[in-house]
Amino acid sequence: MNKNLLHIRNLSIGYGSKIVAGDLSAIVPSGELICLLGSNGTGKSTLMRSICGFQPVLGGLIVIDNREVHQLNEKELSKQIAVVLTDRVVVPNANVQELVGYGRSPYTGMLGRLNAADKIIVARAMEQCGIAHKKDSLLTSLSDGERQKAFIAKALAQDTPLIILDEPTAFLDLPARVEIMQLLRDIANTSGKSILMSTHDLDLALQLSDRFWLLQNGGPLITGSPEDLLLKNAFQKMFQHKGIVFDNKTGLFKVMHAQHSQVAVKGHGFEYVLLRRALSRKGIKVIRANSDDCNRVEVNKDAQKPFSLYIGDQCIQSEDSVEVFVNRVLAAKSLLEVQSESCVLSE
Ligand SMILES: Nc1ncnc2c1ncn2[C@@H]1O[C@H](COP(=O)(O)OP(=O)(O)OP(=O)(O)O)[C@@H](O)[C@H]1O
Repeated sequence: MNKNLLHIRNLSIGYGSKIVAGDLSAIVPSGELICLLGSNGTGKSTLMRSICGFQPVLGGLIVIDNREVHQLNEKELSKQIAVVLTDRVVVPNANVQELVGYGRSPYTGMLGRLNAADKIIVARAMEQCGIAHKKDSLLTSLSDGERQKAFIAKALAQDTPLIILDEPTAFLDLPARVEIMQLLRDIANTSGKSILMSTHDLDLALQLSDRFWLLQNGGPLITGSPEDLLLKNAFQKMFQHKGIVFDNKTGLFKVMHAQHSQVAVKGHGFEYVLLRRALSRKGIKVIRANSDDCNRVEVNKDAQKPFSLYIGDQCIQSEDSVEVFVNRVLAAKSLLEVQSESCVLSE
């Protein structure tokens, strides 16, 4: 069992007399990647800023390495926690190597000169983050993903037991989001550092994080491994809104489609699933065809045109495109439909 690097107990966070969230208790074990999730405005950034010592807490405790965070001075804190913020921080005229070098500032003298050991740490951090080939590039010339890697390398060079990142995947496309999450996963695995990051990428967090902190509106935090929270239906409860359902088995959200009519369909396989999906998006529920259904759709995956429409037991149309076939079904809907109102989940 990893030792606990940080814990928060009965924490209240907010601004002045306004409590954003209270009754927050959680742990950060060493060497874990922890994802903080919650709806917009629940206070994720406020919580992270509070843990970093950037703003006062309204009650409770934050303890890192057996010391209360708000009793540490700036230099002591910078040796415990490295922070990567959401905002596109502008560091004018700095190249990647200089930025990562700033990560060494808690250890360098007044002039910020890097010694040989610092330079090795900076080079290693750039290497680990896959940004060494851009070491001489200005930050302003980098893509969002490359810039994020440079800031993570700076945090790594700071050599703290805890790295905190506020939405590090916010501006990135899917491959870059996966790459950054995998990089953070790799850092936690190989360096033993703990990483606490906020994110809205539930699907990636479910696959890559060791632990969730789920921030409820007003508090408390629900914490645990992804699998234990799935067992407890924690995500369903948290994200359940009208028309959206979280599927525990797949870890995906599904959208409710209102169904106004139905059609009998015979068939199976991938083609059947795709047709059912397209029909349900158009408000048509698919029911299994019985042997006495003269008006029906048949899906034959081995046929050149897999989708066929039968009216009065006569095949009146065959198509190989789902889109074209669904339009045919819609045109013939009055012949096929049995009126019924219901809802199904998207596939
Ligand atoms: N400087 C501030 N002064 C007063 N209230 C603030 C301040 N900053 C944020 N808030 C309020 O605190 C609440 C939580 O904001 P916060 O940015 O922490 O939420 P969040 O969970 O990070 O949101 P998001 O997912 O949208 O980034 C919001 O109601 C916000 O309006």
